[in-house]
Amino acid sequence: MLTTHQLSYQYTKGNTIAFPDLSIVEGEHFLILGQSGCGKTTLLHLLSGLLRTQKGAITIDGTNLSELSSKSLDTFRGQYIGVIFQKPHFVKSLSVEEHLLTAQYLAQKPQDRQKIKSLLAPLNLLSKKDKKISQLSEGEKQRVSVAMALVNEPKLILADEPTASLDDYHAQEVADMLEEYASKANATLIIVTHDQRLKKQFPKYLELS
Ligand SMILES: Nc1ncnc2c1ncn2[C@@H]1O[C@H](COP(=O)(O)OP(=O)(O)OP(=O)(O)O)[C@@H](O)[C@H]1O
Repeated sequence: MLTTHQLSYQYTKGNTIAFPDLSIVEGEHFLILGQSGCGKTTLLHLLSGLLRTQKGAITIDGTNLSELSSKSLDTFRGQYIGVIFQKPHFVKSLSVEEHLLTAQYLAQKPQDRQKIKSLLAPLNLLSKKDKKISQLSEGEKQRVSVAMALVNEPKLILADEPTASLDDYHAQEVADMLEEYASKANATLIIVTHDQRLKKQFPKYLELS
């Protein structure tokens, strides 16, 4: 489903960050662990095409990301990939539901309020549906970003520290929700994190150094 080959990245004036080769099969749930600064977010941004590949190759479902134009890459991401960002971007004046409706609209999917409700309920956010983002706690915002990533039913979910800002209870809830969604949809799930709590739940993992 997803493979990388000799992938590395260098920010302007930065050191080259080299990544081990990945080979992740469809439907797999995979954890990539590593300390702060080792390159987890960089890897996730490369895998989602938000950063262009400089060296090496990333293939997702037979598509080599380097061969796509920027526009095709955006379309590819919209159709196949749900990204949960470490620092989600929201429009403070929009409600939770409006964010999800916008995500559906941008992916050219039907705006489906029922689907939104069914996503928000297990994330404990149904009562916050009409609240503006500025009225939510950090943990609630994190869970909204999970809902935004899942609302278009991606076949590949890439999550950057989805549990880092959450207490044990909510971290478990978000991890369970991601696994449950991925299992039901036979989606591939890749989580990058420094959160060692997740290790016990994900037998397949790789530690970056
Ligand atoms: N835009 C940038 N320009 C220059 N260097 C950067 C940039 N973004 C990240 N870096 C550097 O690249 C390295 C990897 O950063 P990255 O954010 O991928 O690490 P990380 O493992 O996700 O860290 P954290 O767990 O703290 O979020 C770090 O040394 C960081 O300082």
